Amino acid sequence: MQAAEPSFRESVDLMFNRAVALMDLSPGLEEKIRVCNSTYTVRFGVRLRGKIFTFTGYRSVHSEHMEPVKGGIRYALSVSQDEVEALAALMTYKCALVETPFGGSKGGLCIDPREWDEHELEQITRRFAYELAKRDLIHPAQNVPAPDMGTGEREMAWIADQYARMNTADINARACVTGKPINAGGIHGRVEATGRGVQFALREFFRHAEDKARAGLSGDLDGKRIIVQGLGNVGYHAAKFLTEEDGAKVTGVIERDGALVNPAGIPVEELRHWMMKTGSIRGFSQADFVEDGRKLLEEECDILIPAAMEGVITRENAARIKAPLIIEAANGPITFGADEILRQKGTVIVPDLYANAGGVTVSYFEWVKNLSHIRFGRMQRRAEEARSRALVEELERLSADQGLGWQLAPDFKQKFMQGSDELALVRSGLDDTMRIAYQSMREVWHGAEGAQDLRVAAYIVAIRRVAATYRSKGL
Ligand SMILES: NC(=O)c1ccc[n+]([C@@H]2O[C@H](COP(=O)([O-])OP(=O)(O)OC[C@H]3O[C@@H](n4cnc5c(N)ncnc54)[C@H](O)[C@@H]3O)[C@@H](O)[C@H]2O)c1
Repeated sequence: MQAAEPSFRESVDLMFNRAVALMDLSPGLEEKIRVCNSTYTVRFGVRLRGKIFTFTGYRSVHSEHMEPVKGGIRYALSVSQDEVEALAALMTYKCALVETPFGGSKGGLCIDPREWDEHELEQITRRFAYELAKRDLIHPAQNVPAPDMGTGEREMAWIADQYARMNTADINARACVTGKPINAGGIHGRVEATGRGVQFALREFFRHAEDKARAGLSGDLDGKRIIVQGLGNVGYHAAKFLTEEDGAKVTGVIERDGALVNPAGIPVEELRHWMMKTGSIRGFSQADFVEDGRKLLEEECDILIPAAMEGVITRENAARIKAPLIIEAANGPITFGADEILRQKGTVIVPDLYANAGGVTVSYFEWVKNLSHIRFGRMQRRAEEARSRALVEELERLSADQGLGWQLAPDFKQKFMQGSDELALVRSGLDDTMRIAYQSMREVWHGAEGAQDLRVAAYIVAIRRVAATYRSKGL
């Protein structure tokens, strides 16, 4: 009989243990880094539909080696202490890997958001935010949430507003949460940041022939067959960018209510519109519907992108997974047991702490923007514009002085003199971050440490950095 599958938090700890076995950490420090510092559980009542409903929520703080701590707030019925603690730990390692100066945290509310209308969700969210903010579990300098499964810009705007109402004298109130709409202090490019990061991660992977060869792949992303699970914020944006900009083909989409298959490629944008209109993937005319969605995880493809939730690839189905490359857009989609089976099969896994770090990276830019009270890159843009204007003027003066008659086409002149806008800066900052983090992970993967896979390499890089911060604090 097979041993029981470890819980999500146990899985993360086991992955951590694999990495520290290859490291030389001082006694005690290993345990200090691994454990979750605290988890706050709250139960609160909200009067709705003529009666009182009691909701249970959590905010877990895994590591405060850097503050504020950072991590999303999830709305789902699966939310539990174990889940938020696992997700908070992943946040610690993720932030260290992409060098965003945050500790790790995560929150969640046990709720199916589809069961409540917008007004009810606002009341519930504001009350939850109040409960967390009054204990500094939402705070620009201490704990900064962001969107996750089941939440988005709308919920973040309510949280920001609730915090601001409770802290009217806090000039940095907007920095208490990221992932806000632009008009509430958000940043261009945050909504799609996690999916964009998945695209940049894959592009970086495909730049290295040796890495591709380990997965038995070659060439670039053009024409590669992708199966994606979860066409929500992360899955949709990743699938959209990879098909529209890299020429990949989405041959399968797995959702809650089944799956869609089309070997010729599923039009992602049209499917998303269909889902928004009908609330389901059923009835979409440009692909075949399959009732048992999970079976599609096992279909032939080049790249599998689990982008829905944790624990979908387990000891039970791991041996049947055919994809040579899996990129964990979701947090923890592969259990520890499944990870072992896949490693033995030679499947290459781009781990969650790297693959979905685009969200926290751009959240960092948003937080910095809020604290600096200036549009991201505004000073840089002004400087760029002034420099190019001076160049154009110099060129025109030279031309006039020497009677050369040079004239810049007005269109070119205008483009040349325009500095980069916020979105362009966010995108290049994200691209840079994903490239640098991949390099640091890759060096360990191919280095002398004996890291057999990208996950253990990612953990080693992250743990080294967290350990260095603790050491510099005297621990
Ligand atoms: N939103 C972010 O910025 C962000 C950042 C980092 C990591 N993540 C991780 O990415 C994953 C998805 O988050 P999201 O923000 O895209 O959530 P989301 O709520 O926007 O989308 C999730 C999608 O998955 C689908 N889904 C849910 N359960 C499913 C199941 N059992 N089978 C198939 N499909 C299912 C939902 O219908 C939905 O379309 C989570 O693991 C989250 O922690 C999100």
